[in-house]
Formats: sequence, C-alpha cells, structure tokens
Amino acid sequence: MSHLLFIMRLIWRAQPAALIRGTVLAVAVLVAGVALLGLSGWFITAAGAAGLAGIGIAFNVFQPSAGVRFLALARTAARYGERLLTHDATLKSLTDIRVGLLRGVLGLPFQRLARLRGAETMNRLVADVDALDGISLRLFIPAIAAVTVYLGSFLALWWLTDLVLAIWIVASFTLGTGVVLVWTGRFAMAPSRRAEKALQAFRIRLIDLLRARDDLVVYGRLPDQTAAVGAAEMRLRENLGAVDRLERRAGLMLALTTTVSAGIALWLGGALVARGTISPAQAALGFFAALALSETVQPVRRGLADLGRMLDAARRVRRLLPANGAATLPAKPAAPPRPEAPALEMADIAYRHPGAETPVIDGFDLHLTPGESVALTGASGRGKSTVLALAAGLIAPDRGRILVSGRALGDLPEGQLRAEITYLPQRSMLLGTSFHDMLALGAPGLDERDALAALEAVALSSTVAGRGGLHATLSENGAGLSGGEQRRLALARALLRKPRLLLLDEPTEGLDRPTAIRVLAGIREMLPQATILTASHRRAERDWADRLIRMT
Ligand SMILES: Nc1ncnc2c1ncn2[C@@H]1O[C@H](COP(=O)(O)OP(=O)(O)OP(=O)(O)O)[C@@H](O)[C@H]1O
Repeated sequence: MSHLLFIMRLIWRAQPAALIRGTVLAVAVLVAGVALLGLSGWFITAAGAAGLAGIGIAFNVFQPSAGVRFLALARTAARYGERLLTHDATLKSLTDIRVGLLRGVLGLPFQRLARLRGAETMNRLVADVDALDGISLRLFIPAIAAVTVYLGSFLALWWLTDLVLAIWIVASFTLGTGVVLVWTGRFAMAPSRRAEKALQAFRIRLIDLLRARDDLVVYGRLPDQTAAVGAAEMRLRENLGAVDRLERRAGLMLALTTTVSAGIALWLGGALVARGTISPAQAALGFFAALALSETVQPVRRGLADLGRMLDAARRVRRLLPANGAATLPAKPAAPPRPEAPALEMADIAYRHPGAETPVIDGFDLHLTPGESVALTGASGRGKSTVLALAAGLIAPDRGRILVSGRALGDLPEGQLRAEITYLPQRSMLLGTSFHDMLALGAPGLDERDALAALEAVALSSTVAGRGGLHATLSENGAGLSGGEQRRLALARALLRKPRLLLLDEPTEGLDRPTAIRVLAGIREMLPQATILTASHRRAERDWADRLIRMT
C-alpha cells in the first residue's frame, strides 16, 4: 500500500492544480447523478400526488423539469471535463515518472545495468509505468469522490427527508459496497498479478525469440521457444479471464447491494410516510438517491480488480526511481590534468565481482607513462577486462587507488572523465542507421573528413565506399557488416573521441594478421599522444605494444 501512496504522491505533485480540478469535477459528476435521479423521483411522485389530490393544474412542472435538464447537462459536461483533466494530468505525470525511471536505470551501477536485460528494462519503462495510471484514475480519484458524495448525500438526505432514512441509505451503501470491494481486491489480487507476470514473460520470450532466431533454428529449439511464447500467452488469457469473471461477479454483488439498500429505503420511506414524518415525494427522493449511489463505486471496482498488477508495478518502479534529490549531485569543478604525472596509476587494487567468492584481482599495481602503449596479457579469466573497466570508472575497486593524470578517478566529473578516457569493450552496440550516425555517437557534430580519416585508420574506407559511402543506410546494430567490420567501426568511433587515455579490449580480435597490424598502426597514427592500454591475446597486439604486463 505504501508503494501505491508513494506513486500517487508523485502523480499528484507533478500536476496538483489539474488533479484538484479533476477531482472536484469527479465529485460534481456523482453529485449531479444522485441529484438527477433523486429530483426525477421526487418530481414524478409529487406530480402524481398532486394529480390524485386534484391540484395537478396548480403543480409547477417547469422548475423541476428545468432542474432535471440542467442536472443532466451539467453531469455530461462535468464528466467530459473530469476525463479530460484527470487523464491528461495523469498521463503527463506518468511521462515524468518514465523519464525519472530511465534516469534511475541509467544511473544504476555498471554491474547491475549489465545484468538488466533489454526486454526487462523495456517492461519496466513501458508496461509498469502504464499500469500506474489506474492508481489515480481508477482508485484514488474515484475513492475521494465517492467518500465526498457519501458525506454530502447523508447531509442532503437528512435535510430533505429524514435522519433515519439518511443513515440507512448511506450506512447500508458504505458497508455493503465496502465489503464487495474488499472482496474484489482480495480475490483479484493473485490472478491480476499472474496476468501481469504472464504478459511480461510473453514479451521477454517473444523478444528473445526474435533476437536469437538464428541460434534457435541452428539448435533446433525454435519450436520450444515458440511453445514457450504460446504458453505465456495462454497463462495471460486464463488469468485475465479470471479477473474479468471476478469483476463481473463484483458487479452483480454491487447491483444486489443497491437493490437491497434501495428496496429497504423504499420500505422505510413508506413507513415514514404512513407515520406522516415525510411526504411520498420525499420518500421517492430517498429511494432514487439510493439507486443513484451505485454509480459511485463502478470505477473503483475496475481499479480493485487490477490492484495486484498496480501494486507490483508500483513496487518495481519505486525501486528503480532515483532517490529524491540524490540523483543530481552538484558537479565538482573540473581539475586540469597534470602532464608530468602518470597517465594512469593503480596502486594495491583489489576487486571482487558481485556474487563471486574470491577477488578476481588483489594487490594489483599499474603505472602508465603518458603516450605509451601497454598490453595486458595473461590467460583467459585473469582479470584483464576487469582492469580496463576499473580504469574506465565503470566499477569501483574494493581497495586501492586509481589516479588519472595525477587526479583521483572518483573525483573527476563524469563529463571530464568521459572526455579524457575512452573504453572499447569486447562487444559494443552500433547505434544509428548509417556509418555516419554510428560514428557520430562518439563525436557529435562529426566532420566528414574526420570520419573518413578514422575509417582509413581502421582499414574500413574501402568497405564504406563499397556500401555507398558514409551516409549509406545500415541495418540495426550494424547488421550486414562482418563481425570484424563491426568491431573496426566501433574502434573508429572510439578514436574519434580523441581521448588522452584509450582502453581497448582485444581491439583486433577477429581480424587477419595483416589487417590487425594495419589497424594497430592506424590507431597510433590517429592518436600519436594518447596513452593506450589494451587487453590482448594476439601476437600482433603484443608486438605492437611498447610494454607488456602479464596478469597471473
Ligand atoms: N560481472 C561479473 N560477475 C561475476 N564475475 C565476473 C563478471 N565479469 C567477469 N567475471 C569473472 O571475473 C573473472 C575475470 O574476468 P575478465 O573478463 O576480467 O577476464 P579476462 O582476463 O579479460 O578474460 P578474457 O581474456 O577471456 O577476456 C572471470 O573469471 C570472470 O568469469
């Protein structure tokens, strides 16, 4: 429940004026509905009674009928305004929440971000945030409006009819519908949760199927994955069906509650008329008002049927939202690099991956003089990539000191850090639709000459020319290029940043030796001053480096 309140506060805080106006209109809709039916009942009965008494000619039909028309029109107009204001305000608030959530996801520690699957993140950003609209539109605003209308109806019925009748109508309604609504929320919770889980599983499995289609075909697992997608969809339909059945039953019980409440109100009104406490028209007013009160609970009914889905979504969204105010720390002033200091210095570094039992590196030291090229070598799994990720500031050491040109890595503002250090991991994404777009991620406002120079450095010029030039359109993530070409394009993008410190994880992996030698020479030509640290298995890279550091 605290998660729902938290989200409701966020929604409310983002658009308070529109939501207050929308809630006032929601109350107006219900008030107009109750008043409309109450007045109509009173009007028909009073007119009938006047006719029976032989004074029908003197009965003023114009005022009540004008009132009925006014209330009907006011109700429609208020409903329109309420929908417009509350939906618009809620959707705008959800946009803010979605942006906050994206910021939260992007601000996650590198390790957690690396574990978050693309499809899962998509679910958080799209499905979970979508599920939150019901918190304001189908729970809180209708509930506030309903409670206000119950109180108002009690006072109005007391004033216009009789205290006993007013107490019966409002109390029976509050208790009866309260029980039905609590029952709906309780029993719909599990299927609603399961439906949402099934929907998310369906999306994740479908995305996996589309992304890994080739591998699934090769290993003969396409039918299994297709069946898994179908099973998730079946579970989704079953659980949605269960929620719908519960909601329909809740509707039936609410109709019965209304019938019993209004029926007894009619009987009670009759008794009060017989005693001469109220007139028949007043009794009719009470009866019809009781009937009209059923409208107050309809939106909440749907909201409670979706409670499980909303609760889970609210919990997940809250967990990923950046803590209030903590998201943006004031940027520290940028410290200038000290040219005489080592380009990179690591002293007594220890690091253990989350979940691993032992540290992958312990007591590791490194000292790079400006402008040198150093290759980290050693058997697979010795921690070469981990050292690069530490040097890039993507993960923080458990112990030890990392200095970049004489300044503590942790003290460098993010912008300065990324301007001075560029890291090319083993696998990179190529965002964009053309060679130019893909390169421009590393250098916004990229000049064509620079782009061509970088492509020349990584021996890709002829490939790009053969594909129609820099602006030729490519498939998503560079599909249609060979693995080696994709890696070289990512390398060219890294070179275009012109960093002081370049960290390369197996930069010539997948290239034949002559091309690897040409690319390595191109890197140095393009960045003659840069300090370069590579994680290397290949002989060409080891031969090219000024110095080797063997990790054991
Ligand atoms: N995110 C992670 N969580 C847990 N363990 C990890 C993680 N990343 C790497 N490791 C483990 O840490 C060890 C070092 O990994 P790292 O990638 O740094 O080695 P490497 O020397 O670069 O290997 P390779 O030459 O194969 O690329 C490995 O045993 C690896 O399984």
